[in-house]
Amino acid sequence: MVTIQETELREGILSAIRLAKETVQPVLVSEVQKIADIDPFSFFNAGREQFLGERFFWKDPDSRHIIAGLGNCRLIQHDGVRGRFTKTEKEWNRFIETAVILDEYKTSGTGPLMFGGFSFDPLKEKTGLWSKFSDSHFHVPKYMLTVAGGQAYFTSNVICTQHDDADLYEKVLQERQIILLAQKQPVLPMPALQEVIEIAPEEWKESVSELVRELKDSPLKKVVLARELRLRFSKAAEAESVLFRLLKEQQGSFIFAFESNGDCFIGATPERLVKKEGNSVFSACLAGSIGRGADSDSDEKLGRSLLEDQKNLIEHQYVVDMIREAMEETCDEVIIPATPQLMKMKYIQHLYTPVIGKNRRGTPIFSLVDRLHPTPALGGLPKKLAVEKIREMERLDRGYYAAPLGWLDHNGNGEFAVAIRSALLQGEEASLFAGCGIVADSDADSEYRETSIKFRPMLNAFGGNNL
Ligand SMILES: C=C(O[C@@H]1C=C(C(=O)O)C=C[C@H]1O)C(=O)O
Ligand SMILES: [Mg+2]
Repeated sequence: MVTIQETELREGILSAIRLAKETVQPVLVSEVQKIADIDPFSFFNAGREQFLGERFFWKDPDSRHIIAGLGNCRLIQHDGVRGRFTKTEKEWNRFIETAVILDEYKTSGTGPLMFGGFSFDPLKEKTGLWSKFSDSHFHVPKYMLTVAGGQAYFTSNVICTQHDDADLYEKVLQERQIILLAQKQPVLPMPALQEVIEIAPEEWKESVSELVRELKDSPLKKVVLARELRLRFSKAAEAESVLFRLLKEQQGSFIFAFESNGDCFIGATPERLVKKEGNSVFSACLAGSIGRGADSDSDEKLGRSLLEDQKNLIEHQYVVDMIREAMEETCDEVIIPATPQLMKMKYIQHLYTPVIGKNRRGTPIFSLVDRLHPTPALGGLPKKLAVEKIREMERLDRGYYAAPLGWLDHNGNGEFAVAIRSALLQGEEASLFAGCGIVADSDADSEYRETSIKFRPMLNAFGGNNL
């Protein structure tokens, strides 16, 4: 059993209610407590009954932060393109400005925190597929479990209004007790996968060939084109069944699930967009791909050939150059190795160059997200022309695929991944997405095969066979 000791929560709530009455504004109380280890997946899973549709899960590749959130105490969302990063940031800052924070540990990823992201391209015509997600969409959870540095922390976020009284404290205690005592739930098996529909594969290859012709004589150097698989199950699939498999099979990835209004965006991406911890900023260049070998010899051979392949090195270098430029605008020191290394995932290996910077004082993570997104790994080069090309050429409504997804805490620390190797789960159906960087030297058939490999992690997690 997990128990939470003595609490200052009651006092915090009473003072927040007084402040709410004075200011006629809701006031957040956030309390952080250390607790005995709870498994974050079980916490997410046990939250199904009370909080289905209002949950999120996050794990980075090194498990430095595993965060699971239940319930929404505040939704911060904006539609449209104009200033969505700054609008979100301002609203968040206003929200936490008056917050009463009871936290003696001051660990990043605990206390007031919002989880969510930004759609890939708010100017792309919408199809309805992503109707449950706004162009900028963040949740502040009611209850949150954070495992950081191997220690578990439990955050309770309570909104106090001018109409509340001391009863609110009792209500929170009761609700919290139910959550913490919730029994481990069995993970249901995935329902049978009845159909896998490849959306317009021939047209996709034609688009690639057309684009390649264009790239040979154009200021455009690289454009990432993506495609979609639509899956149909025998009955509604549960996010935790998919999440369970991803946690087992994709340990070296960022693993995320983000529920909104009945749908769930879920995935296992190897790609960091940006992480900020104090003054340190981390990003990653990931582009250039090849499959894994059947044995270690052939795998090494494939890896070596990727490290020497001109087409892939060029595809990669575009990303390095752009990220360097964006980082240098906001960082005093930027360290980037001269040559890429290999990042090996279960089904694929990539060219990878890590990036570290010392943040110039006061640059918030959203300015970095704004500058970096989309990098040429997901958009292309030059950025604006490439995004316009994607908007014009791609049949897909990317929504949150390939977009920044992650968290920001009240001290300005946070991390955003690039949400690739991902799927939108909608009850009995799901859409999977995969794309690849098209350069002047690309070949439509081999790019097609590359996307097929990139579907595999999610297809497997959904119980499908390989294409
Ligand atoms: C676009 C995707 O992956 C991106 C494209 C890559 C490539 O073309 O080599 C490699 C890694 C990712 O940055 C995807 O997985 O959907
Ligand atoms: Mg590629």
